[in-house]
Amino acid sequence: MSHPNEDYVWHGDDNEKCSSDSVLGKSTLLNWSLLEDPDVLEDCRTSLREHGAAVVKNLATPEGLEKLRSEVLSAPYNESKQHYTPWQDQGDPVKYPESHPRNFRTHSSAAFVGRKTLEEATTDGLCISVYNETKEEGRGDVGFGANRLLRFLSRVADERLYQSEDENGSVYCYRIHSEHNPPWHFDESPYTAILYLQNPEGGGDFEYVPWCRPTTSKDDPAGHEIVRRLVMETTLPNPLGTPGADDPLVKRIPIQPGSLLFFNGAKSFHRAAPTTGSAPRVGLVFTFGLAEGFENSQDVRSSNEWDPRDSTHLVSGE
Ligand SMILES: O=C(O)CCC(=O)C(=O)O
Ligand SMILES: [Fe+2]
Repeated sequence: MSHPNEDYVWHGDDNEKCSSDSVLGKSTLLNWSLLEDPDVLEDCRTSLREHGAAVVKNLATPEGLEKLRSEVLSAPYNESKQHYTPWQDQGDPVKYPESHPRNFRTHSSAAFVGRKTLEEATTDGLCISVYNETKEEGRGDVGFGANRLLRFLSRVADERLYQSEDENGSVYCYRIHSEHNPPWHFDESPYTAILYLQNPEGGGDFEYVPWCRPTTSKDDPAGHEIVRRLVMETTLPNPLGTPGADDPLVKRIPIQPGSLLFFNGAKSFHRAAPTTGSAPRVGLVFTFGLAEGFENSQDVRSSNEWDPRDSTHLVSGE
């Protein structure tokens, strides 16, 4: 299938550009040099602005992809089944009537491996090492300057990003199985990057409405309108029987293992499309704030249940 956004996905020669990362160990998980390539940077900056999302293809090396994928698949995960609004809370019945989009709750389901489990229940902590990576010569130089992922994404966003300090929601694995109903939502964290690790047999595109909410306020009428249109009103039939999928406002990016997607999840309404087949869709999600010390609210934490140890539906890894 040809991809509607293909012209903004970077088409460079990955092998040529990763030749400098030849040391062994954690540094070989990703083709780090792609994040220092001016062409990749420029392409991503333009894509984010014009299309609401940027993709770095083949950011993980083939071995890195396999290592990250097996780390995530062997970790215990939490089957989270919740009933909440697209703002990831229980609504605001004080300000809005029950029938208002702000109070519209849906049943959602997905599976998570939270940060604490990725840190403490894995042998090598590879997933977490990608978020925290600092270039060898920059070690000891705390934060931004040495962290290549953070520096690259800040340049793409054109604002200084900070790592989230959320104990579980800062870095987590998102697993979607065919029986899950991944919800349309706004993120609370301003920016999100997702390194996809495994495709499902069918479905599972990243679906989004670029820059559809100018502010991050839950009272922003543009947010209410998009929820009314995509989640409340849509009853059009479609192959997966899910709301919103046929709306021309919705853009789709087919996911690709090893590629990194970056977008503003607080201003672009989005979801992982439902999947078919037995293989789960697996992504490693990294979140970023616009100031030091960003953490998710209690509402968002309870809506997601990222940590398998808080779970009543714990499933052990494969
Ligand atoms: O996996 C995806 O494509 C989207 C994940 C997402 O929206 C989230 O974790 O907040
Ligand atoms: Fe999200």
